[in-house]
Amino acid sequence: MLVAMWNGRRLSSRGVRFLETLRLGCPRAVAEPPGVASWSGNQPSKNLQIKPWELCEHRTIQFRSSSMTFSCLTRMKTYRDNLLKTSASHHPGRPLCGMKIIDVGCGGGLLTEPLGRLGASVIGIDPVAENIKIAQHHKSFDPVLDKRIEYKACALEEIVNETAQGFDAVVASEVVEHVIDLEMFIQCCYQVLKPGGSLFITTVNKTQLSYALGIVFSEQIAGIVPKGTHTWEKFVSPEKLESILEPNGLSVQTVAGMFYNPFSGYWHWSKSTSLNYAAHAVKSSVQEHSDPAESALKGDTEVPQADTSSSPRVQEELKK
Ligand SMILES: CC(C)=CCC/C(C)=C/CC/C(C)=C/CC/C(C)=C/CC/C(C)=C/CC/C(C)=C/CC/C(C)=C/CC/C(C)=C/CC/C(C)=C/CC/C(C)=C/Cc1cc(C(=O)O)cc(O)c1O
Ligand SMILES: C[S@@+](CC[C@H](N)C(=O)[O-])C[C@H]1O[C@@H](n2cnc3c(N)ncnc32)[C@H](O)[C@@H]1O
Ligand SMILES: [Mg+2]
Repeated sequence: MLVAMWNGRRLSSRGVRFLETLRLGCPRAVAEPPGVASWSGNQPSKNLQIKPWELCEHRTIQFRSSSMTFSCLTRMKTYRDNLLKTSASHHPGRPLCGMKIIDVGCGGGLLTEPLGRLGASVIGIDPVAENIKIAQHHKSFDPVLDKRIEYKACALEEIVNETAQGFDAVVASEVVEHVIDLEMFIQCCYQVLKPGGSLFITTVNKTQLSYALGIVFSEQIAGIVPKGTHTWEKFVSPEKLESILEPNGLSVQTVAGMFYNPFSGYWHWSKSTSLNYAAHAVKSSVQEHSDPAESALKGDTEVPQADTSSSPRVQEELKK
């Protein structure tokens, strides 16, 4: 088992299973991006911090560096082999079979495809239409993935109502440091989760080290990431994330540091969260019910695009 306890918290068996499996498969082939990125008229949500050109740049770099990312994921094969042994009695080769997952901010589908390969039924969403086009194109080479994965060009805030309580898990990898209104984004994650469902977030901590490595080194010196991709002010510390998750009905189970060793090509769990970290939170199984009288207030509350009125924090505010 990779992580069962962290910071004195226990990861639920479902969380452990999910997390173990996430460190597994990888897309087999890397599709070439079709030509130069262009902004295809798909408007970003109000919760998006990135400007259109930055998003396109984002997409391009993602594919330029894809071999690196894929190598990160492929080298996690050892975990997959272990997992398949332990889960063989249920769905051999498909340990996530039966799970409905939404990969929010899926980009070109780097994490979406491994999730589908592990048997999950996945919806990957991203407001950048060009990202979705590439992700669609890539999965179309694999008939199995083609059936298990659906992609949609939209922001999470735009599909909250139609997908409310629709997912066993929400994955948001390297997304929260790009949204303008983090609390609203988290409320949307809450809304689309089934009661008892899991939210998995990976992001960059807000530390001096992350500034030095994530911005100065990665962007300005090595050029791993395009300049201006990250703003240090937008980086989110684990404490800040926890302070938003908990009052919004998402109980934090695990916060684990992640460390990438460029020499071995492996991601490792680390005690230190000073650079990258992952957080796992669970939505309470007890259903929140929206009082019709309170629902009538929805029209009065100015929540742009996303209807987050049944999130615990908003319910609290409405009661006042
Ligand atoms: C218990 C529990 C909570 C479980 C969670 C389960 C779960 C979801 C697990 C996921 C496991 C996993 C494999 C996560 C990967 C996370 C991650 C960092 C993904 C990167 C995705 C991405 C957009 C890749 C683009 C290609 C690229 C540039 C890859 C670089 C690979 C890499 C991280 C190399 C290390 C280089 C280095 C010097 C690191 C220093 C650490 C640091 C602070 C880095 C920040 C800069 C950086 C490289 C961030 C990734 C990134 C990239 C881009 C882009 O456009 O290229 C955009 C972004 O917004 C990014 O955040
Ligand atoms: C760094 S990329 C992460 C890509 C992918 N998750 C991965 O790990 O490879 C961040 C993505 O989040 C998307 N994004 C930003 N805000 C979003 C929102 N509110 N809803 C959905 N996606 C969003 C961006 O368009 C961008 O493609
Ligand atoms: Mg980022």
